[in-house]
Amino acid sequence: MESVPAVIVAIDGPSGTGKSSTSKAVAAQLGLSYLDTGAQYRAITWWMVTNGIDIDDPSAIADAAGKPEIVSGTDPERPTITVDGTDVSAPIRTQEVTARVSAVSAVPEVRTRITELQRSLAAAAERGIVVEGRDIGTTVLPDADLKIFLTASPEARAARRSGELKGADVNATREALIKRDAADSGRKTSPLAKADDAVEVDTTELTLQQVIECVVTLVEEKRAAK
Ligand SMILES: Nc1ncnc2c1ncn2[C@@H]1O[C@H](COP(=O)(O)OP(=O)(O)OP(=O)(O)O)[C@@H](O)[C@H]1O
Ligand SMILES: Nc1ccn([C@@H]2O[C@H](COP(=O)(O)O)[C@@H](O)[C@H]2O)c(=O)n1
Repeated sequence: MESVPAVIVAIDGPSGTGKSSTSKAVAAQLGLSYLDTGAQYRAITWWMVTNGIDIDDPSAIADAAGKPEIVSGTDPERPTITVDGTDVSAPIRTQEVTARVSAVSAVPEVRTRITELQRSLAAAAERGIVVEGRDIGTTVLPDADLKIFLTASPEARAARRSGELKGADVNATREALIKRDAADSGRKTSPLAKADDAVEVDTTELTLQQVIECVVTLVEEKRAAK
């Protein structure tokens, strides 16, 4: 097979803009690894909740941050996440974890720990990787070959999420998204932000397939220029 240069792609943006769906599809199409960094923050939050750590006490979270062993599988066709050997892919998606993840991920000791994991996974990806999150382009991989910042209106994001969570109220979903984005954007340590050199893609009026095609084209252009 012809060898192609490894490419590192950072995809950031607020909740529900399509980061996971886009990143997974782009990675699968281009033969790259894939990392869902939100799943890692959810996994450490799940561990804190399960082990009775007081989520309102940042120093208790900081003291415990080094304890759980979090392992992410980076195959885009079958991404996995375990904590101390337990598959947590389902429990990390519960409302209980979603409501607490911003508080846990704001603690600097948590971010240092998870950022180290992310950088080592990116360095180990031989063909390259698509890493999605909130601070990948600004903090985790500032030298990424391509940085994308996905956006969409709160209404579009809430409609997408409500379609996923059958029966969920669109207004309540919209308010919850806005609240989580405000917490993630407002924290002191590596907040949700667009890197200065990121390409912004507003997905409000685009289908998922159109977003995937747009990002695949941008990655291919970067690879061709390497
Ligand atoms: N352009 C699009 N048009 C319509 N639906 C979309 C689009 N992009 C993503 N979706 C759908 O929106 C939902 C949320 O997408 P996804 O989980 O990829 O977002 P996300 O940015 O990773 O969210 P989060 O940060 O909360 O994990 C999914 O059901 C997905 O299929
Ligand atoms: N790079 C990142 C990624 C995520 N977070 C935090 O995790 C939460 C869950 O993320 P999802 O993508 O699974 O919705 C998110 O709200 C952030 O609090 C982060 O801080 N940095």
